[in-house]
Amino acid sequence: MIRFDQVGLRYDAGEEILSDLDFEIRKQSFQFLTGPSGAGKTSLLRMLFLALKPTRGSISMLGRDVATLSRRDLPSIRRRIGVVFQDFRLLDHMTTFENVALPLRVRGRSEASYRQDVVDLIEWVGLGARMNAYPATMSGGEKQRAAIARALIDQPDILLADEPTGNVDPPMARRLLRLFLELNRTGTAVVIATHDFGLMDQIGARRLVLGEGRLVIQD
Ligand SMILES: Nc1ncnc2c1ncn2[C@@H]1O[C@H](COP(=O)(O)OP(=O)(O)OP(=O)(O)O)[C@@H](O)[C@H]1O
Repeated sequence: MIRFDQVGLRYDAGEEILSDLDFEIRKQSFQFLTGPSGAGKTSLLRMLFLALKPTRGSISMLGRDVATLSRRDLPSIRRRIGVVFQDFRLLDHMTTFENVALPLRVRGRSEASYRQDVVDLIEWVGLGARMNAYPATMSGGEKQRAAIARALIDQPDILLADEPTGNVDPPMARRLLRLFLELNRTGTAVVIATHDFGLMDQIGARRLVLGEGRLVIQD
């Protein structure tokens, strides 16, 4: 569903920070993206989310060559990609329910049409009791789960998560991992960027390992 061919990335006139990336994210697959700090995980995630174009090579996303996409094409493709950012990006003046419902609201859906789906998803991530809480009153793990629910509400084909266990203790990290595995079982491809070897060692998933600008795949 996503294919990188000989992709390179440089910022401005600098050196390439990523070179010769050749890999595929398959439908319904599960993988970790890892590598030392500064190796380019966030940059690679930004290319996967179409927030950054490669400076060399090509990316094909859901059957389309990214280089040929116009601005108008982006929203419909992005809607099929859920993203959980490192810093959550929840809106402070909105409750959990409102934050999770936001992607549907901005698409013009009426609250009556999505209310139950939003409630069900918030319960599924274990935040039923925090439905009407504001981010300022929530713990890191709760905010993390609200951000995950928001990324999932539009039923994306692929979920990208940047250090989703960076702000939580080990039991919560295990709980989040179970959530991602469960999501994957229901058909969503999952890419988790992480430094956390404890997390990766819990399951034998594919690893995309970045280092010195190159990608090595451990199947
Ligand atoms: N907007 C930018 N302009 C110039 N250089 C950048 C920009 N964003 C990132 N870089 C550089 O690209 C390299 C990779 O950064 P990136 O944030 O992708 O790494 P990372 O693996 O996600 O790091 P970390 O694990 O510390 O978050 C770094 O050398 C960084 O300084």
